[in-house]
Amino acid sequence: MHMAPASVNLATLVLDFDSTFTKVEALDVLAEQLFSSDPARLTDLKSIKELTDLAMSGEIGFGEALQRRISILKPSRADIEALAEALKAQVSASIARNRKVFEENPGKIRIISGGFHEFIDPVVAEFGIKPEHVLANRLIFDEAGVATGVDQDNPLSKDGGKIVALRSWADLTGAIVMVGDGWTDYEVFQGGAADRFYAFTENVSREKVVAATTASEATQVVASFDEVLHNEGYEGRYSFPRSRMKMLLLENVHPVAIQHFRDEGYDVSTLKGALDEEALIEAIQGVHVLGIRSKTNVTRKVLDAADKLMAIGAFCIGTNQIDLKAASEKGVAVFNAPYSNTRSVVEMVMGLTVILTRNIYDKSIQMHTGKWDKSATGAHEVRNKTLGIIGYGAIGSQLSVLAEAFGMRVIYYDVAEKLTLGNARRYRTMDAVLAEADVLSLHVDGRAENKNIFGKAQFAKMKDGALFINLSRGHIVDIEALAEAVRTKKIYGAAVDVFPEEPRTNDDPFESALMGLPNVILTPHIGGSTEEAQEAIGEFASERLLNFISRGDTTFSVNMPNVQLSEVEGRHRFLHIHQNVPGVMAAINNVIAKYNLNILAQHLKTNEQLGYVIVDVDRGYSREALDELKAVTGTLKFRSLV
Ligand SMILES: NC(=O)C1=CN([C@@H]2O[C@H](COP(=O)(O)OP(=O)(O)OC[C@H]3O[C@@H](n4cnc5c(N)ncnc54)[C@H](O)[C@@H]3O)[C@@H](O)[C@H]2O)C=CC1
Ligand SMILES: O=C(O)CCC(=O)C(=O)O
Repeated sequence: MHMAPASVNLATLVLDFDSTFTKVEALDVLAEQLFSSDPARLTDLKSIKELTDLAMSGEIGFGEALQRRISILKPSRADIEALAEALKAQVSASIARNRKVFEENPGKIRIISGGFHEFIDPVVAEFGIKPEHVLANRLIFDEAGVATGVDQDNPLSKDGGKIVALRSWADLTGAIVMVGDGWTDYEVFQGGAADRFYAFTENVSREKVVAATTASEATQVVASFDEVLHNEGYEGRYSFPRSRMKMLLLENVHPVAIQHFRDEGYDVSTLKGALDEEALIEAIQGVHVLGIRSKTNVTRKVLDAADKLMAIGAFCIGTNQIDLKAASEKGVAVFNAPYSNTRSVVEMVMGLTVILTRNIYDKSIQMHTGKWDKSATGAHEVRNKTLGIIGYGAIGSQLSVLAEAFGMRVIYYDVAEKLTLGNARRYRTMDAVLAEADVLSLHVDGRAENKNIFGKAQFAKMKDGALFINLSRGHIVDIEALAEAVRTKKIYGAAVDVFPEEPRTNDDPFESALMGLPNVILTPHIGGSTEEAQEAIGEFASERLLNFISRGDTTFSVNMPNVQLSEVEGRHRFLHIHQNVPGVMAAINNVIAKYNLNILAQHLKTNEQLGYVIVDVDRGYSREALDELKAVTGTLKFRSLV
């Protein structure tokens, strides 16, 4: 689509008021104010809304609808004042966040409305719009100060009025751009009074208007005012409109995250299940942020196909499903939620430990078939038993604390140096732990080197009749070897939550060699699946992603150098992600010096693969400077934030 290039000669933006400048239809709000607490007037309330809708979608004449609504409403001057106050709190989100643009461009953004000066003027005055830059109707009041009608001499009181009224502004130079949600706004463009038209759908999307809009080259549907400013070359709140940034969230990510992204104006789409490689390659086109959980594999091929991808959010702990090396090579930042479901996993392991030690699962199955088998044989307390933990990270160490509270003795093995909690004991080899553990629980991460670290040889080294628990990753354990160990009674019971092959959605089938074995509890990867954990993950991961997108903050990123950044206020910020090779920083600084950019703050942080430079500059810079920064050898991603 064409739209105007950035230029010194900015177009005049003419905004509709109801459902565009404000989120609401003013006369509907007035009707609520006057009638909603009076049961006798509820029909009138409904009539007002119906008349508004019919007029806005072009079903009945605008003039007729206006006159009819005023004769039902009959507001007093005080009612109108109260309405104006209410409307001040209902300014559309994307208009409100671009207040500065109004202040910086006096007279360039104006209002045209079939509503009334009496309540529009005070609302838009807060954005520096003068009454002479508002074209609207005027109410006629009787002696008692009650509005009885509409000034019929005003063209806006009649059908097609906006076209006539707009021509009364003799001081306009350059292009005229109409922005609005309603049919009368589209008519301004259709009638030739505006050069371009934006159908504004942030608050309401009207079918007839959207359909007409998509039919012309000079018109466009926009979900926010940011898009209008961006297209028309105005310097808005965002260097790239948020409503054009696509977020794709898979695997039933918690609604709280979806809500946060939508509240910030991003274009969010969701899918319940995971996608296979081929489907993901297709779905990821045009996506800026991808949200997944444990079942979506983000392979190098997927990353190669991702044309716009800036960040991936793993709404879980594990990130082994993402090719982190490939993501880094492309400058794609990856985030996870490292602690939000830790406790849920640990509580489940404790529960499973008790259930397995008492053989409760099999007893329950028997009861469901009518078999009463009251006996203590093979049932034990967990107190004084030894819990062996392999992988003493966030989950393993938290488990160690809870297990000790149950009276268990804890021993562990970890490849890395760890802070030992309570009375737990660190062992130098996994074999040493296997030799003593009554219950063995795996909590290593899913790195590729951990594939099948637990197999026939390891089961052979365990105590006879020990219990085995895996809530880490499926590929860590050789499932056939575990099944055999259970069958031979080497292992007295097992709880397995994760599998080498897991169904992508709840509708796909599950199969495993462990099915039907005694005292074996199988669960569908639900270690972290509590409402508390999912909500906490949604909160945490969405915040990390939003902070990265809006300000470049990489705190807690699993592949980017971690840099904590404040909001971008009153300055521009350049974010430059590059290969960690010599000379990049010098090249960046050469460009900065060449264009005489005034640096307010600068950070550089590197890791093995990547360098991340953040430069805050004051307002003035040219497009050429940005192009040269982008062209620095080794650049993986570059973007500027307002
Ligand atoms: N079942 C479920 O729903 C859930 C499963 N998980 C899985 O649990 C894993 C562990 O989570 P956290 O404790 O938060 O991770 P973490 O990264 O804090 O801890 C993992 C620990 O394992 C150690 N480790 C890695 N390989 C090892 C090996 N071969 N031998 C001994 N130690 C080794 C690491 O040094 C680290 O201390 C996650 O990576 C994830 O795969 C996490 C949450 C929910
Ligand atoms: O619940 C999920 O989607 C995955 C949980 C998990 O395995 C993790 O957090 O690593």
